[in-house]
Amino acid sequence: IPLPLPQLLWSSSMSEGPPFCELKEAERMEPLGIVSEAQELSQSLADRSATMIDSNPPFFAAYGSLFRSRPAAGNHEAEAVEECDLPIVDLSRLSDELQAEQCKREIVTAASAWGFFQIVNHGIPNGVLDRLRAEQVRAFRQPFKKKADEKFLGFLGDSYRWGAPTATSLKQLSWLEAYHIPLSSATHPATTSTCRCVIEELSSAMSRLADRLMGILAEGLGSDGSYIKDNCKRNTCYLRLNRYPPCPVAGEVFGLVPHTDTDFLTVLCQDDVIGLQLKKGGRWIAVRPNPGTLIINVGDLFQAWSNGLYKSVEHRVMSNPHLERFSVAYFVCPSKETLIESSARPAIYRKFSFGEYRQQVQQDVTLLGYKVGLTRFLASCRRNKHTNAQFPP
Ligand SMILES: O=C(O)CCC(=O)C(=O)O
Ligand SMILES: [Fe+2]
Repeated sequence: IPLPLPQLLWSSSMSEGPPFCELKEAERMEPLGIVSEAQELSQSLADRSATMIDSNPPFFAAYGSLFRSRPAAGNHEAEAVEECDLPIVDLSRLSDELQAEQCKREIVTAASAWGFFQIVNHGIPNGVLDRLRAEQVRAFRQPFKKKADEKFLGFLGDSYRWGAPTATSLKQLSWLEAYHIPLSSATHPATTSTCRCVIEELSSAMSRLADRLMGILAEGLGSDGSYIKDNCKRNTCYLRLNRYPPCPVAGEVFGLVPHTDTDFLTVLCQDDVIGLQLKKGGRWIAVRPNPGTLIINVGDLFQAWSNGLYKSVEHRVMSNPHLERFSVAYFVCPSKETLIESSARPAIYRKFSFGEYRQQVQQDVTLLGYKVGLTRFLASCRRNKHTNAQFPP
């Protein structure tokens, strides 16, 4: 998978989706006088949105050295990227006897040809999505210092993330802040809050939707889907609330670095600010936002389990110089003991457990600076171009 070497740190609780990071602010802060150019840019942003200044993470202060050593010209902004509409599937047809089979075929085709599709009449009430968005905006509007306090939303662990602490170049940096929430913690609240209640409501609706979709995709492989369903319970899944702050150096920094998702399936709810791009036929294309729809994408585990029929496609988010952008992602993950193996022969990938996969991804990100992903788990004996190690040993 041709990742552009994101060098990022994964903690054990953040295995799904893109690699991104917790940063101990004190460890990375540059002496302020040194980053004058960065400060100027930061100041211009501050002038434009004075109310948000203390809520935005201190990207320039923390990543000053990357800005100082950046190349003279910008990079990815120059690429002309075509806009597209993802295949759209109306799930209401599943309850119509005559149309259900065609609807299922469209889902299977989209997962094989695109790895991405959008759905309407998906059964997640708009009211729940709207309430979560309101809570998400409210949470991110808090001062940075407060967000960085892990107790803020009362979730277990360090759910607040931003930037990419081990980035060694601007193209490895994500101009993003997020709450990465293990749903095992959300279902056992130590405290109650409106935000937690909405998350609870949304995640149970998401879980039902994901079960339906995974059942259809499994059926497309001639399986009844019970294996995935039994191993991907709501409490092994993750919810992530993303915010992409306006970025004064948008041509040089991604909103979210290119990645594939480390899960079976992702359900994504984005706002109306364009930014998501995916790789198709070797080229990046921009996904046109379509309010009212949810985006579904196949993750690495489904690619392996389907023996490559369903595609875990590389995607990224472009930063925006003027607009902030919000999205919510629900990552369908199994328990760490779950074995991933295709029943097709010959199998492209060897059998592995989700825990093993996640650990390998974490190790690669730490040691190599990027996720190698499924190519590590090819069944055929081959030398890995990244490490020159032989797989399997
Ligand atoms: O924000 C988006 O549109 C995409 C987010 C994403 O790819 C992820 O969280 O894995
Ligand atoms: Fe993703």
